[in-house]
Amino acid sequence: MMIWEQILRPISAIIDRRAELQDVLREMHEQGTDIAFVTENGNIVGYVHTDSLLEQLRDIPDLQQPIQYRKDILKVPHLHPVEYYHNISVVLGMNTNGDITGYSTVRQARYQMNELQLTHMNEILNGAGAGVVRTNTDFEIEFINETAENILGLSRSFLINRNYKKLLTINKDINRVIQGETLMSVSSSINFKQISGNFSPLRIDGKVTGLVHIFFLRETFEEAVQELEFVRNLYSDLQAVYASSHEQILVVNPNGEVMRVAGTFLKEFWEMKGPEEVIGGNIYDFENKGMFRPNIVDLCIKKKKKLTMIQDTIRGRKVWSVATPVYHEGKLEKVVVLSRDITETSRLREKTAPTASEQEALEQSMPVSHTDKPLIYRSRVVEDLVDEVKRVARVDSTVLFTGESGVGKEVFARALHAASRRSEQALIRVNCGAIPESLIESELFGYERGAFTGADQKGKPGLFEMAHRGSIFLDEIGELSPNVQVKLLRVLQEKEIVRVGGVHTIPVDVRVIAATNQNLQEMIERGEFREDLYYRLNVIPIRIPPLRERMEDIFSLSIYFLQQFARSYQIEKGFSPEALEVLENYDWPGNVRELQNIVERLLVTSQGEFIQREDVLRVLYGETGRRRKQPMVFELMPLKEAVAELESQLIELGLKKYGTALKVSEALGVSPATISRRMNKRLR
Ligand SMILES: Nc1ncnc2c1ncn2[C@@H]1O[C@H](COP(=O)(O)OP(=O)(O)OP(=O)(O)O)[C@@H](O)[C@H]1O
Repeated sequence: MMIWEQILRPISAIIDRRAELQDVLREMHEQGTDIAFVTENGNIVGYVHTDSLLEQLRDIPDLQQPIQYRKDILKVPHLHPVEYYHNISVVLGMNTNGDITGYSTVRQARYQMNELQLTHMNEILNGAGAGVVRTNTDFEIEFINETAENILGLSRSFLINRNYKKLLTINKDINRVIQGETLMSVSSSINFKQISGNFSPLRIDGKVTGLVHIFFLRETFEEAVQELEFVRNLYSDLQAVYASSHEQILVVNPNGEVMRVAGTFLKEFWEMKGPEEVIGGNIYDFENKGMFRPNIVDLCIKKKKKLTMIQDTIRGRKVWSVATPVYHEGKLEKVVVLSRDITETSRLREKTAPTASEQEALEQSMPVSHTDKPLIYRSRVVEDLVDEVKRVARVDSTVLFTGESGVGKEVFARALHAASRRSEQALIRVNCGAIPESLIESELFGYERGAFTGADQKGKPGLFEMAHRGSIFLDEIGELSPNVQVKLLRVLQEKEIVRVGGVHTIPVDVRVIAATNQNLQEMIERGEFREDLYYRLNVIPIRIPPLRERMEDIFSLSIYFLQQFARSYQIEKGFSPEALEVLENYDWPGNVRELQNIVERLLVTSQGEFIQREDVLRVLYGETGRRRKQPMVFELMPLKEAVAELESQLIELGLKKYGTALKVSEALGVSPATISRRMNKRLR
């Protein structure tokens, strides 16, 4: 913006209103000015300009005539912006005291404004690094800016009036520009400088009067393009990473408006087809429609901190979410929410809670955990297994679950029972390895009154009888002695039992589910397991894969266990995404049971509201983690003996520390059956 003060000129010639023409001419001549101001009683009342003087001189006989002066004059505060007024040719500037500080003709003002604008325009173009050349229709250079001089390495004085067409090396016909065409992104060179830019016709009053070439040095231009390309690639890479992640990334502004949705679009969360329907919508409206609960964005904004929680969706899904507020210069800019669907995709979960009768039977049976054990998973492999279990649940065939220790065979067995028509009846779990051999037969099949010394006088039904109409889960089936194997085979074939010491057969309607982490076929080869029994059990074999073969489950299981433990310890804590990442990438040799133990330890030992990556690293790999002290051996002994010795020392240590075999088994990462078997061996 330009103000009057910047362009005012000093007043040099002043004459009285009564002065004659000759006085005016003399004064103007002496002051070397083309304008004289006319005063009356000290006030400026008009002006005389050389143009008007000449007109006056043309019509008068001599110079002793009174002057004729013009009055189209206006006083303005000299700090005001320059503007034009109707019917005014001269402006007088005045300061705050009302004193006249100078004058300007409107014509001069216009000229100076144009000059200033041109200077600004030039500054802008120079600042933008753009070279500008203007030519007339004969391609003679009329204007060149500073940047063009620098880019081309040629001075303005050299270039002005030269033929631009002759200087340029270009494979486009620039005559087309003079005919009115614009040529965009044209590469050319001058003085060995590679440039790239646009040629546009220059039009004045609709007529082409020349051309304007706006250009950049090509390498600068290419650098910029490359940078753009880089960002574009980065963006598409990120999109690809997001798309292949299991997470939905939601960006919401502080008003609750959804700005972006990336990664996996959780349809079950929104009940909408695609992200387009969500973007631009308001998170509070979605909440009001009941799409999810609670509104983590709202809570994050209110609490001004990172939050993690499980959200329930309109479709009954469970979604784990972390909301992080993002600040810019102290002001909340957005909230980024990372979400993952952690719902186990089957309805088995609801059904796996033990029924009243099952609970009762369980309490009577051998050491079993009475807790509800839902089947948590996200992986495709387990999803397929669950489908298989559901199909198999419809028939009564015997199922043999195999898989490493701690993979969840028992959880699957429970799910199978719960999905079967027998779910209202008992599921009796028998840990074949945990019952002393002398007792297993009577435990399984019961005994008659007086069957053996110490036996209950009334006799007692066995676990098979208790499982009548329900299911029996024979865990660690490989631990059965050959004697009991024969008896079991008979039950499977005849569907009846004979109590120990009894003679009558008792029919039982039981669905048999067995499990083992041993290789039964190898046991058959070694003569430790009956082949005929194996075929009876192996009607429907289902292998439960170890966690390392279904890493997608780790996430959901970790969240689930944390929730469970948090409830029982009454500690509120969440996982940071980085912590979960470490858990997901760990090779879990002890499978789900080990993961469960680690999560418990993390909850109890970590500080702060979130379990951080460092906590997980410490627990998994640190001093207190897996890298335990190596056992020391000081003398040579047969390997078998050494192993047995180490085992029994470990068990002893464990028993001292925990007291129960169940807890020791967890600490040592083996099944309780293994512990009791070893204990029995030592007692023998
Ligand atoms: N999919 C799962 N969802 C929830 N919890 C699970 C799952 N799989 C395993 N667990 C938990 O992990 C622990 C070990 O599982 P489970 O006892 O079923 O394994 P297993 O294969 O029968 O082990 P073992 O061979 O040692 O008897 C249990 O506490 C169980 O509740």
